[in-house]
Amino acid sequence: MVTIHKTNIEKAYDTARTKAKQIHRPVLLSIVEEVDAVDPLSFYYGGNSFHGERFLWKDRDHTITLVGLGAAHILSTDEKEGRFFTVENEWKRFTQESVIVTGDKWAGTGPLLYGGFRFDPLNDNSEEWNQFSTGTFQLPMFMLTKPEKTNYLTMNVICHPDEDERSFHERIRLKEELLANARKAIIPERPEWIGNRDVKPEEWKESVQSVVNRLQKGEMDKVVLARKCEVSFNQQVTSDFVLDNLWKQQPDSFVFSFEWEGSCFIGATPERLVKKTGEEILSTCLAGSIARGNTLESDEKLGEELLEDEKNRYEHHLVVDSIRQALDPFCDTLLIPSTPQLMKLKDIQHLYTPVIGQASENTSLLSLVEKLHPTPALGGVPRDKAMHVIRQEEDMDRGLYAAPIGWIDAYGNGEYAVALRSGLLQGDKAYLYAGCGIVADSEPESEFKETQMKFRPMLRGLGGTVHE
Ligand SMILES: C=C(O[C@@H]1C=C(C(=O)O)C=C[C@H]1O)C(=O)O
Repeated sequence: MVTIHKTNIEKAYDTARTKAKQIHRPVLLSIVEEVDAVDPLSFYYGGNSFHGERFLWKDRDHTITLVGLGAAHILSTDEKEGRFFTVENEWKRFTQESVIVTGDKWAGTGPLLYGGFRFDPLNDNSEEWNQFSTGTFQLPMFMLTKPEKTNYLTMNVICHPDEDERSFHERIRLKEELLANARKAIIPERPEWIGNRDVKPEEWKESVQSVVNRLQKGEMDKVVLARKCEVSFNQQVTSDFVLDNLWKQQPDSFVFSFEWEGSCFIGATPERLVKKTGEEILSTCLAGSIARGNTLESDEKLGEELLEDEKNRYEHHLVVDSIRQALDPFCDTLLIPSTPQLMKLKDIQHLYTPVIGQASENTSLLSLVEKLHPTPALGGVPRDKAMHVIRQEEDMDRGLYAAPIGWIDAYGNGEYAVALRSGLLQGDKAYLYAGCGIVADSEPESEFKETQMKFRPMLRGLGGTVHE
């Protein structure tokens, strides 16, 4: 990797082109500049000419927003085993040969890979998820990075050995156009909501009962079962208006979108899988749920009930244990509080234990993703057995739901969330997914109600009426 401190971009372009000629392979040129304040949603809408190749990411701590337009490069794998390492190695190789023009190695700027790993590479019941590989990622052509108040614009160009200079100048012109578009007020079009329906609700409750029976026999400790809900519209649904809603309605969640081959995976999840900045690691244990109350008093009462509920504490404890075991070998220090706290979201409250660690040298972000996914918050305990039961009992493919989605930059920083409270927009349909942890004393009817609560953020985000 060559990092050039802010310089003449023409000179950087020549450096990249010369290198491509020398190594007989295309070279990535990544140019980062600080720009005047840009509204991320306007940048996304204004990049509509890249419709189908856009993404947005906002973290739940409000420390970073990313918007990507266009795909300069695609990195995907269909491997079932070793997919995390394949992506990691390919990304390292690709960025090692790059030329980066920047003021500093700001996290989330320059070359950055955005995308996700499907929840279960062994599930071949593909349905609506056909176009996604077991790992599907893109390097954007243009990317806005907003860490708090600063605004950076990255332009990624793949320079071929026989590159024509005119296409480079065309890219620079396009970048200016995109920045100008972002200053125009665009109101996203809203399709008309036709209706929503639960997919096979009774079968799902039967599955919960059959898993409870097995848990009671001691076959396993916990299995997370998910189900699907389908929403219909009068015309094609685009991500623009859904993002606009989620952004306003879910300030304390990760808000994300990932347009890919005619579909868009989108959601607002409260759950971080892992974040790595330098050597600092953050992760989250999130499991155990209860409704929000209508008054402050009833809400606090429900919160107390959750904190003291044995079943929920047990579900939560399994997650904490497993995350500790996964991270411990990779950390010099690991801080996990001994009791959970409450995470209160618009529609639901959860038991929550934050995790902070200091990674030992040479620990990569994707190796942590590999160790953590799927945590018992989405899979179960023991992991392999639970995954097997999920394949048997869930009559669907989770695709990217409950899967790691996020980004990694060329310096090894990045963050992956667990893609909950999410759905796939496809044609005039949206497919939503929600699940819950099943333990030996779970009851199908109350688990069903819990999934109904978990559908709410997306139903509201899609413009549906949600009874508060
Ligand atoms: C599976 C979901 O949520 C997960 C399951 C939870 C639970 O069982 O209490 C809580 C938070 C998430 O870890 C979902 O939202 O679909």
